[in-house]
Amino acid sequence: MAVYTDINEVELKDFLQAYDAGTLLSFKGIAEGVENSNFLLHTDRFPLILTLYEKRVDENDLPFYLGLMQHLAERGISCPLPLPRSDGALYGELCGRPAALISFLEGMWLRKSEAKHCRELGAALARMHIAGHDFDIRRENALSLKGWVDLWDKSAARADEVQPGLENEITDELALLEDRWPVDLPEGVIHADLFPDNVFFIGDELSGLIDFYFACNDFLAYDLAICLNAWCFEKDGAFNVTKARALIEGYQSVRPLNAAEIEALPLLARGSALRFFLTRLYDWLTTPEGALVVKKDPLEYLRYLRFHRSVKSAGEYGLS
Ligand SMILES: Nc1ncnc2c1ncn2[C@@H]1O[C@H](COP(=O)(O)OP(=O)(O)OP(=O)(O)O)[C@@H](O)[C@H]1O
Ligand SMILES: N[C@@H](CCO)C(=O)O
Repeated sequence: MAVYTDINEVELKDFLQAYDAGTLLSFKGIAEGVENSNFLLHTDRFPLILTLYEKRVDENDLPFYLGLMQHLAERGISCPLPLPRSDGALYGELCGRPAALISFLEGMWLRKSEAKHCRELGAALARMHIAGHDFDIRRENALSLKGWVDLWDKSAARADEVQPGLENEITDELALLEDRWPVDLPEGVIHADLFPDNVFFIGDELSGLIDFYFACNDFLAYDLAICLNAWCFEKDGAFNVTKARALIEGYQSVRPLNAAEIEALPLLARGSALRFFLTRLYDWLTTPEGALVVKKDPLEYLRYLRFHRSVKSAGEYGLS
């Protein structure tokens, strides 16, 4: 459940006065998501999503996230468009939180995806990468190597509570990734959290991408590696090479990978698996019992990490 901050009608109507959004008819909290508080609003003009930014979103980053959505939407990427306030600002404050209104996107996320959806996803990801190339605000990836080390420093001492032997295994993995992490792959704006629940479909057609609150500048192929993990493992933990091939082919149909990106893919997939393992582990160890949010399983990503460790080349992801 992701409504950390509750709002009432009086506060909301007051907040809406700064916008040209019509008269509020109804609003309700959205249960999905784990990071921010989201509400669906209906006015007499249009439906809107209201987001109150919670702990992981730094207010200084909001011009990047909201400006990026505006930039991408203007270039034909189907993603939420922030509604500006009458003073031109893209966000305001509600209940002591930074808060923004963004357009409502039609569609649903897929509970069960197939290879054809992965192909669409790959193409949409590549289109997003291309559309982002002239976005002029930069945001370093706070959840790359340095961020991983910081998270690990906070979790390592208790990691063996989750699975015996983890402390040594992850310490070694981090050392290896620090040693071998690529330095010169093509970079640009990446989504960095393009999980199935952030991709909407209408029927089999991809209708939009949401949740740009981890977006940053990093290696473009790292975004693809994040999708390999989030989309290409089955519930029983098996890697689905057909989905992986479709994802990568879809991507390459729009933006071909260069040889260095292809070679780096297994390592990038390890890094991506470690990144989600570490944020999940940290949340697992620090979220109080009884909190309303559903904690995500860090061990799922440990299994993905171990899989990629055994991969010798990107050919094992279906690349010919
Ligand atoms: N622009 C939008 N149009 C339609 N629905 C939306 C939109 N933005 C968010 N939602 C709804 O709100 C839910 C949560 O949104 P979002 O994924 O941005 O939240 P979050 O807390 O940042 O979650 P996450 O755990 O994925 O980081 C989505 O699954 C979707 O149902
Ligand atoms: N997509 C993330 C959570 C939200 O950022 C995960 O599955 O760990």
